[in-house]
Amino acid sequence: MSAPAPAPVLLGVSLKMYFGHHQTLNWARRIAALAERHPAVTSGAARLFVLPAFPALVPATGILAPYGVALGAQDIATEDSGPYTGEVGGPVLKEIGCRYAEVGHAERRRLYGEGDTVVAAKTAAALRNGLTPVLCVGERDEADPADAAARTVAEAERLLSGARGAVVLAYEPQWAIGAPEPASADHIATVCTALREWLDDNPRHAGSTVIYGGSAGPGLLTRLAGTAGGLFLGRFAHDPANVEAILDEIRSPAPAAVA
Ligand SMILES: O=C(CO)COP(=O)(O)O
Repeated sequence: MSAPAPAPVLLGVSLKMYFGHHQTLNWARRIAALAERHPAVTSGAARLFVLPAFPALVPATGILAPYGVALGAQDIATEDSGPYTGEVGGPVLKEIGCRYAEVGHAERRRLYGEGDTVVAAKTAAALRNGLTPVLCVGERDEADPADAAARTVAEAERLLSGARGAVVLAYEPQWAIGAPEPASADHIATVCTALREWLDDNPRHAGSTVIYGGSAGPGLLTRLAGTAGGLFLGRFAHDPANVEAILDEIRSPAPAAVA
């Protein structure tokens, strides 16, 4: 019997607030062209998702969805509808075709004062609306890998207590975001393996994936050698050539032998 096919590598991109609107759509067209022709994507070995700013979600879905690239929002309201000026709720995100909603990013925690209660409520809002939360976890200051793993698993446990459903756990050590280099492969492997083991012990979150973010770029997947389920990209995805280089690191399954 042949071994089961490995899970697809999940590559997410958050555009944060870097690009203008037309720049976002031009970038999306280049990513769509890449997804259409790259064997890692067409074979199903890699899955891509993109989180643009809210106004780009609808037009970017039109550009990317036909090539299997999923869309998501960078934030979600804790409530589904009502008097919440400036917020965007899960039902609307679902209605316009989002598959993901990011919650708990270090920038939202640091700059907008979001704490665990809000992050857990946003995670619950995503799940009850049929969206997969991209839940960011990770230590604030550089720590040794075992310590970082223990703290990050405890954080995931806290944020997901009472939640049920598949999530994307994005391990983003806060000190590695916006840095010249990602955390070391050893560090990432230790924490992502601990998160994976914790998820595997929690059937409530069957189907979940662990990815790494924080100055991730070409070469990192190879160094990680399968210890993370994928990457969550920021600046290094601005140049589509880097996304292509990362896809090149993902082995597509060999075509079936012809008898
Ligand atoms: O925060 C990140 C993804 O959400 C990572 O951003 P950078 O890769 O730019 O550090």
